[in-house]
Amino acid sequence: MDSRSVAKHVEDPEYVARPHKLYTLVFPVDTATSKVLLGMKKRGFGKDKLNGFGGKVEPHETIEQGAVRELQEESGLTATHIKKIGLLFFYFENDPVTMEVHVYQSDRYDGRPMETDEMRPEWFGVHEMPFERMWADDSLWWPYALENKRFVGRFWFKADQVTITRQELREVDSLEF
Ligand SMILES: Nc1nc2c([nH]c(=O)n2[C@H]2C[C@H](O)[C@@H](COP(=O)(O)OP(=O)(O)OP(=O)(O)O)O2)c(=O)[nH]1
Repeated sequence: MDSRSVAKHVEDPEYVARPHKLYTLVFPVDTATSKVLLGMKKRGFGKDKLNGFGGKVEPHETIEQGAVRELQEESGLTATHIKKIGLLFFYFENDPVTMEVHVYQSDRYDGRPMETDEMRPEWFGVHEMPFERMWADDSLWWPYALENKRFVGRFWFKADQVTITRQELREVDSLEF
């Protein structure tokens, strides 16, 4: 088990024992206009979906460092402040590895969004999210983010990466373990 994983604090023992791979996901927010920056993923896992910016946490870095790095690489923005808003666990049918995704918002960053090899960025109103073009779970937990609530979600997907067969989602007081 990766020592940076927080699975043991939030999952039941049966799932804690599974291998966990750590990921980040950052949503840059423009508080003045109430818009959030999403990127259209141009390749790889989640291709053609709109999402925040993130990816795998490298072995040598903290989760937060990974979040800032992936945001920079994929959007061109350099976050000067990020805050953790949620924790998501994804289980895919026929895949023994749990995806443990640490979700952040950033309302302070330098630079301007730019298209990269991986993402085409676009601003959306925080109340007008294009959920039909996003991962199926996003419409379920985004309301927590809007209300400034911290959340933990667990979602079981079919291999089609679209169908959710089981879900758990709850507000938590803190994401510091
Ligand atoms: N909003 C949302 N994001 C998700 C879901 N599932 C899921 O993996 N993600 C995010 C977490 C990561 O930010 C991203 C997957 O990481 P990735 O495969 O792009 O990682 P990477 O950039 O390191 O990969 P690579 O192409 O460079 O090898 O997708 C989901 O259901 N909803």
